[in-house]
Amino acid sequence: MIEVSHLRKTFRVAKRNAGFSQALKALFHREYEEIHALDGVSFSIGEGEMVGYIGPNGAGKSSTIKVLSGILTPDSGECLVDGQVPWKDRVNHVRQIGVVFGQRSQLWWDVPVIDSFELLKEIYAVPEDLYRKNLSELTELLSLSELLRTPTRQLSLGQRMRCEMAASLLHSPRILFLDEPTIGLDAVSKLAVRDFIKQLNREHKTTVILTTHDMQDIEALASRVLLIGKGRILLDGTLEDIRLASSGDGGKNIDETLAQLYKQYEI
Ligand SMILES: Nc1ncnc2c1ncn2[C@@H]1O[C@H](COP(=O)(O)OP(=O)(O)OP(=O)(O)O)[C@@H](O)[C@H]1O
Repeated sequence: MIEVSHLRKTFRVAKRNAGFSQALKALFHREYEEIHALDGVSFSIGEGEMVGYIGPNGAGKSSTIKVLSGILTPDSGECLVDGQVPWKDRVNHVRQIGVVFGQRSQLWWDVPVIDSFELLKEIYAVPEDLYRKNLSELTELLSLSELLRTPTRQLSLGQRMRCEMAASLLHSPRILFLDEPTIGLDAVSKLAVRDFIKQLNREHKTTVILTTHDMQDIEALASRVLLIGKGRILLDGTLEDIRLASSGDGGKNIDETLAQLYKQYEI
């Protein structure tokens, strides 16, 4: 379903030193540095799998999700998602995928949620009967009925995240990319989002890739984990493999295990 091989993406960013004189100097002589966000990433994911994509800040997780969803074009490497190259076949590609970025909204800020849903229906050209069916199923599963008439800006983070989930699924995508979907949520909202993702995967066989720093998300959802650091895949296995790879793991909780592993890999 998803085949990624040797993906590379380098960003060239201007170096900035502190201070007025340095800023003035930079006006005439700008220095750049290269950041290897993706440094040869390869993996494959089968239909219906639920995979956790983890790694420290700046490891390359969001960059990978952006490439997979067609937002970012890599410098080199190959990527096929459901037989299509994301950044080339964008129109067909977006019909197959749903994307939720926990830190960004796909809903229009000032209009009621239902208006955003209607707009997405038009954008994705979702047939009316499919839209009605999905809307009623998602409204029920995510308890949205009280929220649909509310403008997005008036929603709490937890309420908005449930609406974001629904928005990403109105067109019945076969693959769902979730970038930190539980960030900032309270315990009840986190459980609701996790339960929903589990049910979606179980009943619709939706393939899910989930990036998160919350290891309870991973424990609850992902039977397989990909660990990325400094733009490279360092481990592909189960949570148990993560524990085994972390040296001296006796009695550590999962966050301590992971911190130890990051130290071992120097990432
Ligand atoms: N548009 C950009 N321009 C310059 N550098 C970028 C850009 N996007 C990402 N980077 C850099 O690429 C590296 C990987 O970033 P990315 O957002 O993929 O990491 P991440 O694993 O998602 O991190 P986090 O857990 O903090 O969200 C970082 O060093 C980041 O600063």
